[in-house]
Amino acid sequence: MADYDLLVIGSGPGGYIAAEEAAKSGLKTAVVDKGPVGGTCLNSGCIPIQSYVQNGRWALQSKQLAKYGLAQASDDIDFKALKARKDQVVQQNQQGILQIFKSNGIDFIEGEAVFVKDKTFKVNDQTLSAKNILLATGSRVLEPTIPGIEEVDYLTHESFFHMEDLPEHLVIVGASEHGVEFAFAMAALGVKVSLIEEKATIIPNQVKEVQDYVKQLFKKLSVEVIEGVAIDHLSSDQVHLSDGQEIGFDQLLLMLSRRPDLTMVKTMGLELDKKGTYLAVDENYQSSSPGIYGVGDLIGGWPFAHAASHEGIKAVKAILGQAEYPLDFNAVPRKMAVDVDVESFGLHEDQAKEAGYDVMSHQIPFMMNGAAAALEESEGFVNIISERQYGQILGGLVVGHGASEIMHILLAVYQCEGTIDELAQMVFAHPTLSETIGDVAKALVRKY
Ligand SMILES: Cc1cc2nc3c(=O)[nH]c(=O)nc-3n(C[C@H](O)[C@H](O)[C@H](O)COP(=O)(O)OP(=O)(O)OC[C@H]3O[C@@H](n4cnc5c(N)ncnc54)[C@H](O)[C@@H]3O)c2cc1C
Ligand SMILES: NC(=O)c1ccc[n+]([C@@H]2O[C@H](COP(=O)([O-])OP(=O)(O)OC[C@H]3O[C@@H](n4cnc5c(N)ncnc54)[C@H](O)[C@@H]3O)[C@@H](O)[C@H]2O)c1
Repeated sequence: MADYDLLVIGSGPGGYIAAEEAAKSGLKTAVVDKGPVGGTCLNSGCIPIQSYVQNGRWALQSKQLAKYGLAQASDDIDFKALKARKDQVVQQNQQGILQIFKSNGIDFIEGEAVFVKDKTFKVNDQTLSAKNILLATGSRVLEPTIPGIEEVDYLTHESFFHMEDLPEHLVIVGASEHGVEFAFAMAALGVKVSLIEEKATIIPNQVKEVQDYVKQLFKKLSVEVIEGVAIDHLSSDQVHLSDGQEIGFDQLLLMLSRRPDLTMVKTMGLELDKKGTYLAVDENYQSSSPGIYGVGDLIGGWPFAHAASHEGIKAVKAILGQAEYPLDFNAVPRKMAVDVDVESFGLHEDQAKEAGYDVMSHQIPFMMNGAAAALEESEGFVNIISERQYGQILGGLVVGHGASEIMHILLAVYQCEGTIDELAQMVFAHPTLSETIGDVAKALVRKY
């Protein structure tokens, strides 16, 4: 007889939320993890970088406050204290997850799950079997193939968070949203940062306005942005670029692509997606083997914690015989944090046109917003994309202070299949930043 109804491998946002859902629904559940509880998001992703971005924002704000005569700006940074705060935030969240396990009767087993056969795994010297398996093993940084890498004691987003002292000159290779967040967090504390991206522009998946916003910010923070140049090779303290430039560093941070480790999936004989990059699952998150499910970074889709968690819940619902619709790709919010938040969902204007919609798009800068002026937070804008026939909302982009919070107003209307007219009729309190959402909606209604 199986030991459990559900064995979850991986305690990241995909795994632990699924385990909670399963246990609350009466399934005897266990979670296995070989690393610290909470996975990438809690230990070396969303939470620690958010905490460091906040340090950067405080540093910039303290200079701003000093400008208005409210405080004394100081360039003295106690980085050990900032790291200690981050460690404390992480530990507090780890305790929270362990408490969820305890209060829901979930067994948590620390160790690497090694596939034995069928739905049986070995963890340390324990053999565990379950009626259902949920693989939530996430992704990891690809092994770099840059010539000379073996000579360099480089950092990844994991080892970066163990750093006790600020580097003098940090070179970051890879300028996706993540690379950009690390560059901001360090540059705002006064670290000299060089950011190298081999594609034509940094944050290649963002719209041009966001790319331009970040480039302008990095100019102010004296971040050296090097785009469209490949790395020829590395030496112990220099990056040698293909155009002959040599960039010295005392710390090198590689922010390259993350992909799932498919070793176990392959040993288990499970099918992969067409490109062979991710575990293939059906609309119920079930793999090619009945009773074995997969969620989160392991299966592709949006590589976000909230996507992993929702997929985990849906997989459990399927196990319970209460299958739901799969996650709506367009309803997953996407976040980047620099001095302000950059939050988006759904389609960009060009994507909406390509999809064949009669597109309306309107954008209003926060400069026009009274609350933003009073808060000295006039950076950024609200952009809403809708279609002309029914006023259906297709996407949104908010750049600005608190964007990651106020974006959820738009998302809620989208999720409830509300229209731009309904959004335009909503009463927003004054003075608030959210009023700009109402103003954009009114402008779109006038375009009908
Ligand atoms: C720098 C950075 C910043 C990010 N910022 C954000 C953000 O702001 N917002 C956001 O939503 N997302 C963010 N992400 C993405 C987010 O971290 C991931 O999408 C999310 O963690 C995926 O969850 P998961 O459960 O699929 O896997 P993970 O969180 O990676 O968890 C997988 C777990 O499985 C365990 N495991 C793997 N194999 C085994 C095995 N054989 N036995 C036992 N245990 C095993 C691992 O130890 C790990 O704990 C960020 C990522 C990075 C790298
Ligand atoms: N707000 C958002 O929309 C948001 C936030 C976070 C992540 N994401 C998305 O998540 C996905 C996954 O991101 P990821 O973290 O796996 O990484 P990724 O593949 O997007 O980023 C790695 C970056 O490093 C660059 N790079 C790789 N090798 C290089 C080299 N040798 N020299 C210089 N540059 C090099 C790549 O061109 C790329 O821009 C991406 O599609 C990203 O856009 C989106």
